[in-house]
Amino acid sequence: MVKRRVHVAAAAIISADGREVLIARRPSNVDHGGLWEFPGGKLAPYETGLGGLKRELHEELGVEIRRAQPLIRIHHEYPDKHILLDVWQVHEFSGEPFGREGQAVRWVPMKDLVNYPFPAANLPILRAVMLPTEYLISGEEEDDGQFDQRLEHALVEDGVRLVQLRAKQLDDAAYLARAESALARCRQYGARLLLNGEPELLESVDADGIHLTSERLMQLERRPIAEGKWLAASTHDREQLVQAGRLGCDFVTLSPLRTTPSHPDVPPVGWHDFQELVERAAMPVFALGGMTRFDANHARAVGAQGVASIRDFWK
Ligand SMILES: Nc1nc2c([nH]c(=O)n2[C@@H]2O[C@H](COP(=O)(O)OP(=O)(O)OP(=O)(O)O)[C@@H](O)[C@H]2O)c(=O)[nH]1
Ligand SMILES: [Mg+2]
Repeated sequence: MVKRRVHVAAAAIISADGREVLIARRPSNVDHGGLWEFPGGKLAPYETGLGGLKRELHEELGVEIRRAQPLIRIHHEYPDKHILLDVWQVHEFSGEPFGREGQAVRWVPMKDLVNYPFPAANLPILRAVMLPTEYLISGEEEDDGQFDQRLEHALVEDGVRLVQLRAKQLDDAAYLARAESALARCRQYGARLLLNGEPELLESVDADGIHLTSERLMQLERRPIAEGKWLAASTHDREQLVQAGRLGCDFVTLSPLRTTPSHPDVPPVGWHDFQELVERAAMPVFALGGMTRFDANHARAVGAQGVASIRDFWK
């Protein structure tokens, strides 16, 4: 049987305060009936993603999109069809959304999304909705005082909300001590902290997750931490992206986008190949390697979650 290919546009509509997202319940008599979804629907052959989405949101919710940005594209195999979900984050709209087709519609705090049953294809979308566009990787060289200052600056001045503690030069005890203090500071500002290293680190410090090196990623056979924690990994090619999908990584970095002073001999991936790799990835992907926050819009336009950077957020 040749599977049908279905191209669907869907919207993660974000509340004005940025804390809630709008979801709708699919009527019981349709495909995936009774499950929750991001409003949207099938594109007509002549429609673009955003054009079709505008029509769908008008039909289903009675709202007009004012400002939207690509969030994530997911290819998923259902038993009867191959589906491409082209998901947009809608930041501004006019009209008061209501279920024009009789469907239940609800604003839900981001952290509660995991309590709603969605179709199988939606897991990466939930992750993408919950993640920011910037991922700060901490710098290495500083003493504790300098480190605190820089982290504070990134959290307060740059509004960073996702941090990876990377400090290869510290021994285990010093790393854990720094992790404790970084965690306290991140909590203070509602930011998440991932530890770069072995999954067992979470037994000592109750951080939000682990970031695996690509080498460690390739050695593991199953997801090493519970679903409640974030699992991230560094990747550089298709094989590593596939392995990250197999392990159920919640998101990854893909690098180096550009040549960087820290890795002058590693050939860059470049935007063209990056876009191709990201299109088939099963989770949100941050572009890494010579990125600044000014690259975030372009990164989003080619399918990334956003940018990861050491230097740009670490001053
Ligand atoms: N809108 C939407 N569809 C999703 C999501 N996740 C997911 O797997 N799908 C699947 O994508 C397809 C979307 O079709 P739809 O039923 O919304 O299409 P539509 O609004 O054009 O309705 P119609 O075909 O009855 O006119 C369905 O098979 C649905 O189960 C999601 O989050 N939002
Ligand atoms: Mg629909």
